[in-house]
Amino acid sequence: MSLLKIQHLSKSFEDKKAVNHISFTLEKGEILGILGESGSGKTTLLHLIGAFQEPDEGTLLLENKRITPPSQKLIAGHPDIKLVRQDYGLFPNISIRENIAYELRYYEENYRNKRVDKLLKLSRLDKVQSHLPREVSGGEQQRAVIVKAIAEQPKLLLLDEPFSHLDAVNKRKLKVEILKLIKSEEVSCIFVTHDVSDAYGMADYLAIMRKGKMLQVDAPQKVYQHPLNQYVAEITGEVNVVSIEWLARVGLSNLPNVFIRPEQIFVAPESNLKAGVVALKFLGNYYEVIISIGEQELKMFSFVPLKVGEEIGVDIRH
Ligand SMILES: Nc1ncnc2c1ncn2[C@@H]1O[C@H](COP(=O)(O)OP(=O)(O)OP(=O)(O)O)[C@@H](O)[C@H]1O
Repeated sequence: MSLLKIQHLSKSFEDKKAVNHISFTLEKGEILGILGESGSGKTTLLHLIGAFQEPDEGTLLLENKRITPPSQKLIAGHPDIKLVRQDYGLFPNISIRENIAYELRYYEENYRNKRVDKLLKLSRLDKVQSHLPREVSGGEQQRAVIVKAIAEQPKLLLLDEPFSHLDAVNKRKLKVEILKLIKSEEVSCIFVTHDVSDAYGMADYLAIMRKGKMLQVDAPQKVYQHPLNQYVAEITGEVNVVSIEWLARVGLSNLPNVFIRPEQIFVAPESNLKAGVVALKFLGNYYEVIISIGEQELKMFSFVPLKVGEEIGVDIRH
């Protein structure tokens, strides 16, 4: 039995389809990352799943039971689904510990204290538990927000842009921490982002959304290596888009598609495929190199500097 089953879900605002006939399933313990540019319908989709917005059509099942839409109950939301919104914050005048304990206020004190201790330890917030939110780092605040959301052991956690206000270093750390938390608490999770690097290393499955539609859902590696179309290829990473005719002309018809990632191209002095070095950019631990093969320019990466103007042999791996 799937944890979440969504079928033909749609939602329009006036004449605009924010979510357009979306269907997918999520199994227990899985993490789904939804990637899409601003306005693609990601937040609307999360709000529909969490029963905060009313779908126009479609079915939403959590463990085979219908998720009741907000129009049919007093309070919007679902007891087993927690949504962490982009602006979801902490109470500013109580400690991190009290913020987490608040979520468990209706539980017996002994259980509450034990659970808060466990969560603080799991999230490595135990050292700052007596601090006010403004006295801890942005990463710690965000961790506390997520701990609050999983305190009551929801079946499904929905995160709206969980990393958007963190720098690259803190983002990397937070991803590891969240992953640990989610996996050890066995909660399933759907998070949305407009930055593919947020999804890699975190999502078991990656869904690409555009104009309300889900274009492709698969393991991140599969989406990256076999993008359905140019849009998916470009939003999931750097890519050279060539034509089938060009592939045939240079003897590369064996490649699976017309999307060539820069790291597929490598220097091979013995190769018959010759390229001219057009430009070189130093990017820290590697160089970004523009080469031309005939009239086709391609981007590749190199760990050693190449000379602009030199001719090199190259090969392209599958
Ligand atoms: N309450 C609303 N009323 C009218 N239009 C809305 C409403 N909510 C969303 N929309 C529209 O629906 C479309 C999808 O919006 P949504 O916020 O779901 O996209 P998103 O992918 O989450 O964008 P972002 O990354 O900027 O948050 C947008 O065109 C938006 O303007």
